[in-house]
Amino acid sequence: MYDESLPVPSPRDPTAWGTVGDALADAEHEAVGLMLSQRFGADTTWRSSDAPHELQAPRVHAPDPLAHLTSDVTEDRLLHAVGRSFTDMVALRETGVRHAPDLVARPRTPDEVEAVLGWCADAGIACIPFGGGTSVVGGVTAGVVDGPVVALQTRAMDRVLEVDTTSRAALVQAGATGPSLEAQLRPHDLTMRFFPQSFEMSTLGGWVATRAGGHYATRLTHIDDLVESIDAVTPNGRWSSRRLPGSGAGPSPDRMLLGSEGTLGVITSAWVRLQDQPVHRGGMSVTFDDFADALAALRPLVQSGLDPANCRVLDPGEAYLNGAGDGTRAVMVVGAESPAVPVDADLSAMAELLADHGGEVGTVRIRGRQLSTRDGDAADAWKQAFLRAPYLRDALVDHGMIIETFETAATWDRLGALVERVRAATASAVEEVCGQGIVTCRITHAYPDGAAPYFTVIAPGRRGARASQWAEVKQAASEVLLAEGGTITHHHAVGRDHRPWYDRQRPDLFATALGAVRAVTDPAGIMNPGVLLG
Ligand SMILES: Cc1cc2nc3c(=O)[nH]c(=O)nc-3n(C[C@H](O)[C@H](O)[C@H](O)COP(=O)(O)OP(=O)(O)OC[C@H]3O[C@@H](n4cnc5c(N)ncnc54)[C@H](O)[C@@H]3O)c2cc1C
Repeated sequence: MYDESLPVPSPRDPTAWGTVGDALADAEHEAVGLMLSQRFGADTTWRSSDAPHELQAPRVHAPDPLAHLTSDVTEDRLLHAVGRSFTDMVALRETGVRHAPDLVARPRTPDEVEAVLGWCADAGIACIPFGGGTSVVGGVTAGVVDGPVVALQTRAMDRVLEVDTTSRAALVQAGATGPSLEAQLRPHDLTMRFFPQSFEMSTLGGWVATRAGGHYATRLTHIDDLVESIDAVTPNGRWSSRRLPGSGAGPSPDRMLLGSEGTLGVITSAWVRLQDQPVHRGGMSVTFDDFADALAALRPLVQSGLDPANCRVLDPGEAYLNGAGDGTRAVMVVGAESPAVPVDADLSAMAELLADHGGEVGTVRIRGRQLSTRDGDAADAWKQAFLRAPYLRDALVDHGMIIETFETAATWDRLGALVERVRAATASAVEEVCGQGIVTCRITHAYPDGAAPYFTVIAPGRRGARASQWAEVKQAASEVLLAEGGTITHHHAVGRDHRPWYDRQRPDLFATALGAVRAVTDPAGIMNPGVLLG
């Protein structure tokens, strides 16, 4: 687990999640295997962590002036070959990786970024901007690109360059990971308060490029809300916007880069909005007979103006998997926090509202003080499980499981039907493709006009066939999700994996306009080919 005293997590296993020391211990690993074989009655004891990687030899060499910024070391290239989707993990830990970037470039300044992009454009080499490499949608996959590839790794630019305590904003370089940037803000008693589950490894540039969503389910959920201005280097020059708290001056240059997924240029830094560290905190867990009841209570809560700081709803299966329930009831985890005023009254009002809508209110905690008690503390259990989940996922991959998530968002009028139809279609595909498995759902983000359901699939896979098995399940789920009026992604981005559905979701004229912008910023078409466009 992330240690706050570490500025940058290290060392990293190129084929696993996070830091080596935080991987599951052997005994935990065995216990997971036993639990899986009991649950699924399948042979889940085989280990898959000795994948035969045979990387193609580098096809290009950097010119002398850039040689000191580039690496063709095999482990380095492997670390930059794929992201961290389930399919990537299977390649890294079972079937092996064949195609990696020919070179990894580590520019330290915008000038050096410009030099790398200039060389790539002149030589016709594709460039994939690479932050933490935690993409779960094929956003950094080198093997699908024709011809030579340079992965442009941004982690050498990881400083908080300036803090404006008056406006409460900071200029942060794109390669700063979550722990690194929060550690640099802490002396100022300020926080960005943006905690995606991949916080430990992902970077500010990656968050901006993918329009990432944080752990907080309400208020400022997306990185979009936290960006004041952006600096980027494109193959055709610099793109720097003006720092403003808001502006009505035409279409926003920042909005164009938010979600650009490395296709327009390399984001090198951004001014981001900060907040005071919260002093007053509280939380509670509330249980409901079933998920539909919990959703019916969530809507009035987020439309009430009570403004919870967090609010996640777990279906019974999800609650059980995360140690927040016994698998018979749905659980809502609600948080309140403020840097200035006590949250007791707000929490009490929220508890009353949820009880009026059929919720059974459990433990209510105010800054560690317990106001009322019931068995256990689902909120704490859920948070711990949330942070530990990526490490656990590696163990499930090793034990031969298919383990993957997908997410969407929809307005309240269609949300209930969407959840049930997507769940049913996914469960039926899982049964057909894998014979058995479980499909769970939680609500990760909630808005006055809708919410974001997030599905998890766990099923025993067939040795050597898990990637194609998952592709079949994902295809079935995505078709229903789009037909039911959802988005193909609420915060995981488009990458290469979501292209078939993204292309149908966006207006055709918008796709043409985006292509025209790209033709200006990147005339040679070298930036992350196959993502969003082309
Ligand atoms: C276990 C796990 C948990 C996750 N949890 C969340 C979550 O809670 N919320 C969420 O939103 N996502 C989550 N993700 C997905 C992923 O972490 C996000 O998409 C994240 O924003 C990617 O950041 P990164 O630095 O790792 O970017 P990368 O994976 O390196 O790159 C992602 C995309 O952005 C581009 N890019 C990266 N840096 C730059 C740059 N400086 N300039 C231009 N383009 C750039 C890349 O080319 C690529 O297209 C999770 C992933 C995993 C594996």
